[in-house]
Amino acid sequence: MPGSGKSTLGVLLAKAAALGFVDTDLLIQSQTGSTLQAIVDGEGYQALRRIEEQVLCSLDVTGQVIATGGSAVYSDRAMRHLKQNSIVVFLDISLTAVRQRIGDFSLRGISKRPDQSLEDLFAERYELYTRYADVIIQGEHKSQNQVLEELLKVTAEIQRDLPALHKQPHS
Ligand SMILES: Nc1ncnc2c1ncn2[C@@H]1O[C@H](COP(=O)(O)OP(=O)(O)O)[C@@H](O)[C@H]1O
Ligand SMILES: O=C(O)C1=C[C@@H](OP(=O)(O)O)[C@@H](O)[C@H](O)C1
Ligand SMILES: [Mg+2]
Repeated sequence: MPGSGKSTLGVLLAKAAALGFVDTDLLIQSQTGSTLQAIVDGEGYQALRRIEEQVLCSLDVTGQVIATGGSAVYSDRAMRHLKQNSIVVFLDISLTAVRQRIGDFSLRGISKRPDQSLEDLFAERYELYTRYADVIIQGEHKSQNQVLEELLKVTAEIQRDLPALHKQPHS
């Protein structure tokens, strides 16, 4: 969910594990020249989901931590693409924590039906997040460092079991 720490912890994980980092929200912004909020306001939440799907499906990277937007799970095609050669982590926090962390969500470019409450959105997505997750990490009641430690353990296991994932291209 937004506020679960994908972007914050993603970059910390990349630094600590000597990996690269991609935030697909920033790719969307640089490719469209618009903020996420402007896309939702101008073209609607479904347009943002379509653009997000395109950006995710054209990702072709190795040795990177990828922070997606919270709405990535609405595209089965995108999630299957990600799962082809990466491990998908669900940072699980409660609705209460989401509310505390994101504050005024009307400014956050959240991809939801205009009539949908945050509570409904949370329930709809929870099923999708668990469906696509390879690993679920409880992201609440822990410091960022504690969550980072858990992410590093998962990363070390991936690098041990799937060394090809960690290989950087050499020229
Ligand atoms: N234990 C924690 N883990 C991750 N983020 C935390 C934690 N505690 C507080 N935060 C705050 O929650 C916010 C997470 O935001 P962000 O990383 O942008 O999430 P996302 O990319 O999932 O929307 C940040 O402001 C971060 O400082
Ligand atoms: O959950 C969502 O609907 C969204 C979350 C945002 O990313 P974060 O999850 O990084 O905040 C961003 O992709 C977009 O504004 C839509
Ligand atoms: Mg983010």
